[in-house]
Amino acid sequence: MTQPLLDVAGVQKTYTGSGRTVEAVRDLTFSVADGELVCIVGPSGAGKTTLLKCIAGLLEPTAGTVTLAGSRVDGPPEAMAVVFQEYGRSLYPWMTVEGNVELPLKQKKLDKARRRELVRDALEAVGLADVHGAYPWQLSGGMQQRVAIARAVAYQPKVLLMDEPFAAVDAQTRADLEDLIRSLWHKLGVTILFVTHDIDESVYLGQRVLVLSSSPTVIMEDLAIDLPDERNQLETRSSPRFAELRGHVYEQIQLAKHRKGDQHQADEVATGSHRAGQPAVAADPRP
Ligand SMILES: Nc1ncnc2c1ncn2[C@@H]1O[C@H](COP(=O)(O)OP(=O)(O)OP(=O)(O)O)[C@@H](O)[C@H]1O
Repeated sequence: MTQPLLDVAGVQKTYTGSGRTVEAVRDLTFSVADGELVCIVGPSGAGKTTLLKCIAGLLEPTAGTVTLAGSRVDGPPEAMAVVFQEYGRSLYPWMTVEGNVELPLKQKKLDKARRRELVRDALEAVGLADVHGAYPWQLSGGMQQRVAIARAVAYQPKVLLMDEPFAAVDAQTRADLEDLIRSLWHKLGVTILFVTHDIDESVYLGQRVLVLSSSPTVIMEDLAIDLPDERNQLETRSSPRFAELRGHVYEQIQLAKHRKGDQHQADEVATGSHRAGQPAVAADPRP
């Protein structure tokens, strides 16, 4: 078997401080192959952002490891880029669109001509070539999020991490941005880990959906999304298989809201199964 590009092994994160201890993530193990598009969905407060920050090297896990292309992550790796929900806070208002997209490239020690080329290509890829000289505050929310995506794309990451990137935009813009992500993924071959609390969005976008339990968090299910690769907001979302898959994830999330990681682990011990939705395997397979 080929080595996965991203490997998350036994990640646990407990926040301590101000006399409070919160075990946000209990025990998360999964891997992502090169070129995959995986969505992570879970109830509010399930530790999705905590997990993404651990993967991005922005937060140190209390236990467990994150490995990217065989190297342990212990700080932000050059091969990763993150797009956050709050585009308003992630763009510099005093810099033009072009300036914002170019900024992280300056760390890469590329010459000016190459930087300009990457900025131009990224803005073209997200459909913003004609506003390169505008300031973020002159653009709509959806356009600002496109700038944030262009900035991540220009950086040419191997893995693109996205933390509820479309939560703050209207439904129509959100649909357009979802299609933009699928088309960038096809065009660039980048590996994407996309966190969302929106069940429909996770099924529409993903090749796989990881369903998280309530905090302290474990993976309740690792579900393959067997929809055709060519997705379309109208046809895909109205197909019977889409309805089945979203219904299944919805049920899991309802269970997840009431089932914390410790409960799930107790169930695993009882049934010997490792993933919800799969047939339970006897703990001791001997006859
Ligand atoms: N810096 C912190 N210090 C202490 N506790 C924290 C910190 N950040 C997050 N938490 C706690 O960890 C748990 C998980 O939070 P996290 O933001 O990772 O969840 P989430 O799934 O991303 O939530 P949402 O979907 O609401 O954005 C919550 O109980 C939260 O209060």
